[in-house]
Amino acid sequence: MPTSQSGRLVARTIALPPATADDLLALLPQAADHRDLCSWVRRSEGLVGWGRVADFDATGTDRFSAATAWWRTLTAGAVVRDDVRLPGTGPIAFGAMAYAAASPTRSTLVVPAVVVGRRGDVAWLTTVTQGTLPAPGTLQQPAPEPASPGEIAFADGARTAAEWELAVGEALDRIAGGAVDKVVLARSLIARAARDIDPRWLLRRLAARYESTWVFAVAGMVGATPEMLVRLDRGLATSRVLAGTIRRTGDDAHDLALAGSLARSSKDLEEHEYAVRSVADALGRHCSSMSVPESPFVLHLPNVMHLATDVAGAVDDGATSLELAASLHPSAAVCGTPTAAADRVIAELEGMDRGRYAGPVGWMDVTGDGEWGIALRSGELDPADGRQITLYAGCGIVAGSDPADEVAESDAKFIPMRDALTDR
Ligand SMILES: C=C(O[C@@H]1C=C(C(=O)O)C=C[C@H]1O)C(=O)O
Repeated sequence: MPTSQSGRLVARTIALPPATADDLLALLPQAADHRDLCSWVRRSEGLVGWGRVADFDATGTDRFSAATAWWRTLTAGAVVRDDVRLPGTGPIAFGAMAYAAASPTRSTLVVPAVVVGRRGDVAWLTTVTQGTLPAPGTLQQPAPEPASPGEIAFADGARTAAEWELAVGEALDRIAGGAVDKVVLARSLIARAARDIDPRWLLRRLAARYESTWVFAVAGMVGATPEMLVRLDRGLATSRVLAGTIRRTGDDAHDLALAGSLARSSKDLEEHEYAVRSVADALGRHCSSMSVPESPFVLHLPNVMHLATDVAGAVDDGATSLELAASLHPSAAVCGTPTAAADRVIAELEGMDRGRYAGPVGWMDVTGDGEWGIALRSGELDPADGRQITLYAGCGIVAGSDPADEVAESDAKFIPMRDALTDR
């Protein structure tokens, strides 16, 4: 249901000298409400936004279609003066969708009052109001530096590591019994800081270390995801599928050997193939032609390496990026195979609500172009307590998975957010 919407949306986009948007994250101002800061940044490109002109939230099976319908209605009557005309210019909505249809967590779309974007050598500033045409905005630089949240105490979330290891063992029994071929189980960690956690502190630190990820913040969901569920750019849809993981050791020569063994591991290749199939099948329903590489490459991140496949397709049914994300979610990279059975095992064994973890997170413009990643390597800031954040990490389980190894893999997936929070 719409939580705020009055008057027609009026937006104005002007070109900026590219140098003024070299460091997008540095432009984010200090916000009275941290949930008003939005980010979708990779290297020096992407979008940051602040202020809130309109927002929408929903729960349930219809959350994607309700969000799409709200955005269509809101933008149908919009007055847009756009000097730049690229994907991401004009008014945009950032969004973070709940993983599960049954989740009580609200999926959220936010239309910021100010957005700064950069794509290649082109930078822009969009100002949005409801009512009168805004004067072209100006950037206030530099924004005050974010402060450290101070000492952090970590506590177990829904399960201790030992309990979660048992749950992985139970998942292996379900696989052996034929209930599922693959299931992705997640666990949570609660971090409590001495002071309020400023998302800008996390975003900057994530971006500095994880430069091949998309560093995001939407309504309190913050992280650095390496996985692009779907990007729609003028009819071309692309998706980066990840599944199959090995931890890095820090020794480059050894890591290279590990990358080779990952690329040959039949367990990881099987786990990966399920994820690629689920994405290719779902995307294929919207596309006239598809490109699905036969074998994956190895994506190197500072904490882990993943098997990765970039899938592409030409969309021929007019679907928006959010509608494509709805079709692709949940992929076997975060759910399992077959989907419905894996989701039942997840609901039974995880003992928690995933909230917006592992759901689509990203942005969309008035044409429907946009980018939706999977909210991984992330955490949800507690809306009622600015000093608390819940972190999530999950692992794909297939026949042959080792529960103790999966605990270690989930620990490795917590590293980006743990390190971003602490002063290390
Ligand atoms: C579920 C997560 O990651 C997913 C699971 C992976 C795996 O099991 O190998 C790899 C990448 C992601 O698709 C997570 O980071 O929480």
